Amino acid sequence: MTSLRKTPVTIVTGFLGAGKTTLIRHLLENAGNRRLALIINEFGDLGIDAEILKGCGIESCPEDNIVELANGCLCCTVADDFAPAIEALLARPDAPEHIVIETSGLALPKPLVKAFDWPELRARLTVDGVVAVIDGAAVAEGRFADDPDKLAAQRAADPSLDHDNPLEEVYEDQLLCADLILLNKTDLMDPAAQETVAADIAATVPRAVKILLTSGGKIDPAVLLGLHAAAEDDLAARPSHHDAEDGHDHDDWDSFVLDLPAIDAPGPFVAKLAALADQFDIIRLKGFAEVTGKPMRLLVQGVGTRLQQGFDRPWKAGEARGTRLVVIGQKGLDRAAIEAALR
Ligand SMILES: Nc1nc2c(ncn2[C@@H]2O[C@H](COP(=O)(O)OP(=O)(O)OP(=O)(O)O)[C@@H](O)[C@H]2O)c(=O)[nH]1
Repeated sequence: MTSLRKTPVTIVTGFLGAGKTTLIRHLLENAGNRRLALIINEFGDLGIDAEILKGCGIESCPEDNIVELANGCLCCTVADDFAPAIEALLARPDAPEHIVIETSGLALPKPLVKAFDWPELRARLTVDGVVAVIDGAAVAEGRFADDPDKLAAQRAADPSLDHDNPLEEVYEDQLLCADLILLNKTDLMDPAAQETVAADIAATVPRAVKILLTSGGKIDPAVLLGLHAAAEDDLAARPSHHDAEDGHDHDDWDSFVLDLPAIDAPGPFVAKLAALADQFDIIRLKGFAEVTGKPMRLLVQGVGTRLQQGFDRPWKAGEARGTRLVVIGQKGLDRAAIEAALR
C-alpha cells in the first residue's frame, strides 16, 4: 500500500569542519531499524564524506542509500541535480522513511528549503527540520567574527556594506535558517566559553530556536529527526544575507585537490599540514594518505590548524592507493606554495 504520509527530510547544515559527517555517522549507528537515505553534497569534488560514511560498515546503512551530489553547490543547483536525485530515491521499491541531506559547509540552507516549497516536492516531502552544527571551539576563537576596525573603515567607504567576512556571512545564514542548533565540539571548550557562545547564538537568531550542546555529534536520533518544523511553510522567518539575490558568491573561496606520493609516517606529515594550515590560513583539509608499508589507509582531517589522523580501513584489492587531499580556503589560497611545501 502506498502511504500518503509525506516523507520527512532533515537538512544538516554547518560550516566546513563543524561536525556534520560525524553527526550523521552517529545517527546511522543509532538509527535502529529506521530506513534512512543520505544525500551528501560536498565542496571540492573528492567525495570524502561519502567515503567516510561508506567506510564505516554500519549495517543499517547500505552503500546505495548514500547519494553523492559532488558537482557544484547544492544550494545553487537544486533544480538540476537535487530534485532528480530525490525523485529517484522516492521511486525506489524500498523508499526511505526519512531522508537526511548533508549540505556542503559553504552552502546556504535557505535555497534548498525553498525547493521543498515547489509543488512537485511539497506534495510528497516535508522538511522536518534544518539542523545547524556549529564548531563551538572555532566560534569561541573568533573564527567567524568580523574584524571591527577593518569593517568600520570599509563601511565608511561603502555604507551599504553588510559583512566583510564571508565566513561570518555563511555562518549566520546557516544559523538563521535552523530549527535546531547543535553547539558541537564542547569537549574543546570550557563551560564559560560554552555559555558565551550559546548566548551569542541566541542573540543572533531572532526566533526561539533550541540550542543543544554536543560533542562528537552525539544526539538522540529521536530528537534529531523529530523536529516536525515543516520548514518549507515558514521561509519568511528565516532571513538570509542573500535574500535579494539568486545564489551566492563562489568567488569568496578557493579549493583544490592535491595528489601526493605515499608518506613515510603519519605524525610528521600531519605536523607539516598543521604548520601549512597556519601559514596559509587553510580553512579545511581532508583526504586519505598512503603510508609506506601499511595495509590501511590513513584518514586525515584538518579544521583550521586542528589536525586529526587515523587509519580507517584496509586498502581494497585493486583500489588505487595514494595520497589525495582537498584543501579549502578563502580566495587567494596559495596553491603553488602549499603544493611545493608538500612535495
Ligand atoms: N574534538 C572534537 N572534534 C570533533 C567533534 N565533532 C567532529 N570533530 C572532528 O572535526 C573534524 C571535522 O568533522 P566532520 O564531521 O568531518 O565535519 P563536517 O562538518 O562534515 O566537515 P565538511 O564536510 O568539510 O564541511 C573531524 O576531524 C572530526 O573528528 C567534536 O565534538 N569534538
